[in-house]
Amino acid sequence: MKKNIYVAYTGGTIGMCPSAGGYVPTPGHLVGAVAAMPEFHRKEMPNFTIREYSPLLDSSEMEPADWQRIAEDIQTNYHRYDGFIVLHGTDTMAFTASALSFMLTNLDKPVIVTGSQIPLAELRSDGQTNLLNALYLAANYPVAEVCLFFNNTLYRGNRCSKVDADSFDAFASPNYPSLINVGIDVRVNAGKISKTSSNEPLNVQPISPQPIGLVRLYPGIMPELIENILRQPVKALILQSYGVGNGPGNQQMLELLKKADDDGIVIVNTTQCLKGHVNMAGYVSGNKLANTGAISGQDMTIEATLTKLHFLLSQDLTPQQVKEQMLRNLRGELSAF
Ligand SMILES: NC(=O)C[C@H](N)C(=O)O
Repeated sequence: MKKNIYVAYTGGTIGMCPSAGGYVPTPGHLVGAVAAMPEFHRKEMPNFTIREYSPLLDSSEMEPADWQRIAEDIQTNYHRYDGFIVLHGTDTMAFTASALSFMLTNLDKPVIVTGSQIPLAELRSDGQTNLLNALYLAANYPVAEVCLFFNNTLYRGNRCSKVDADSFDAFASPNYPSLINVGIDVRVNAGKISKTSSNEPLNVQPISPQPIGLVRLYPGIMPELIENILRQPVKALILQSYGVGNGPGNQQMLELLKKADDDGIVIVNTTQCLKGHVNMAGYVSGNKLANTGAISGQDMTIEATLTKLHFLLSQDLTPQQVKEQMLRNLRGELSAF
């Protein structure tokens, strides 16, 4: 029996055409290009349906309402298909993959987010291999989680960041191994794949836009700047600190953070480093941040941290409950140390 895969086509370079102002999503273009490529219709390939969204978006336009729409689309079609592909621009692909991983509970079918760096219909496009392999994996290697496929690699979606603006090898999962590597053989990294078979129906946890501040520390950063970001209605602040979670011991800044924590603003200390995890106990300069009430972002990507905060702040939770959930591994987004 051939598998049936649902493709939610949201936009991105994969279906774009050149215009006077640069690449732009073009309705009908991708569907026509796929129909004209014989590889997609070989007998080894699954059946698939492409649902084109309107409007198609450059992913730099994506908002939480779009994450919600994609999640609900998957839920609506869940019982009719064996797997799901989300065709998406690369710019915010890691945010959407992370958001979907939190929003979709009791997932027991694959959801693979993919796209390309060069439009599918152009010479040397990476779109064909990305979409072809994503369809093939969704049908034959059903990983029951939200994944991201790019450059012959299947990643856990909430572990990814876009790390290269130019290369086909545009994504990395610095703190978690890839799930599958596609070469001459398809290499499944056994043990890394969660194959849950849940009897519970798929559930979509609604998500809404949340006022979240994001500050990257730099030498000489002024406390007034942080004070401004902490003004109402902010509910959480992500600090991108140095190394294992260190920051300057500026008393004014530490007092601002302490006051924000007392006021119920959730402060999450993440690292500017691409790889590794936060350990605020390592240095006095990290300890001072911990003493303000800031919690550790551990080894979460910035995309996972931000979308997890959206997910939790969209629920009826106290700041203390949000902190507890942030520290807990909900969907494989963080490692236990
Ligand atoms: N490669 C891409 O898809 C980039 C594009 N700007 C997007 O994110 O939609």
